[in-house]
Amino acid sequence: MTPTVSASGLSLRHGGTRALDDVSLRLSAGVTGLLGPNGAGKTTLLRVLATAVPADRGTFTVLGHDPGTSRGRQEVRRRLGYLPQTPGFHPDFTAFEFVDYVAILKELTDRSARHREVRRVLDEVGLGDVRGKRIRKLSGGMRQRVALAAALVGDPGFLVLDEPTVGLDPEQRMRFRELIAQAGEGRTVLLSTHQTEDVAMLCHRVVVLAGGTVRFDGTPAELTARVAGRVWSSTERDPGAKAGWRTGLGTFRNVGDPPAGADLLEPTLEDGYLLTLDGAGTEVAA
Ligand SMILES: Nc1ncnc2c1ncn2[C@@H]1O[C@H](COP(=O)(O)OP(=O)(O)OP(=O)(O)O)[C@@H](O)[C@H]1O
Repeated sequence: MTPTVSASGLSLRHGGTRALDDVSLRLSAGVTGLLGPNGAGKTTLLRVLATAVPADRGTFTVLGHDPGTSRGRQEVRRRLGYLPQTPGFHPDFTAFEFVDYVAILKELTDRSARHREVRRVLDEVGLGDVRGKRIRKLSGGMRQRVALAAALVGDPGFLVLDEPTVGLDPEQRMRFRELIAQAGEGRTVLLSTHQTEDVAMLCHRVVVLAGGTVRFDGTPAELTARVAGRVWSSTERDPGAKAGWRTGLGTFRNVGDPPAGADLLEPTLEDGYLLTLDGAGTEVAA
């Protein structure tokens, strides 16, 4: 598939921490999941790609534009939708006012065209009926949808979502998943998440980041297949397992290097992720 976003050798230090260390990526249309433990560098990578912060080293292009020049940066920002971890709502704004405010920042200067666009994106996330409600009166799931609507203003070709489903109940998460899948039709979406289930269900591609470096880059099926033969069941926690826990069935699910004759289980994407992280520190000192 033709890459829409290409990054090469991105590195960024925060004081003594190498938040990103030589990260190279190619993204294409559809939803790519970005998994990693706390402090892995996910938010830093998203902020760099969203041109919110410059990398110390490395280059990238978004939809053919290079943000290394001020003209290129402007072109990238015109094609970008960004849902940050903390969207920074003004709680007294209505949903409409907030999205309209973002639309003004995105240079939609014609008032009636802008208002049409605000109504369109609020309808798209299913909030057309509550657009006049104050944000503080909305549920957590609805607030996240307001933030998604704001990110969708102007129909961006590259959508960056930083842990959008965190704190949502299963029903809201499911609703949000539908919206992300819809958003990924024909555009490039980079979704940072701790939810391996979201990745298994939504993403055509997954990148695992730890300690600022890429530990895996491939399809969810490839991440799962990595641990074929490395997940097994036992009646006691296997001392040789890298991770092991008692399941609701009363047996233990072990992940690691099984003993001979072990009762092997079908691996999940989460098993693949856990073993990929095995031994990977979350932070790398400079
Ligand atoms: N503004 C900052 N100043 C100093 N250190 C920072 C700053 N932002 C991030 N870091 C450090 O950089 C590293 C990467 O952080 P980042 O927030 O990108 O990780 P993350 O994968 O998004 O984590 P989480 O899942 O917890 O959101 C961490 O060690 C973090 O403490």
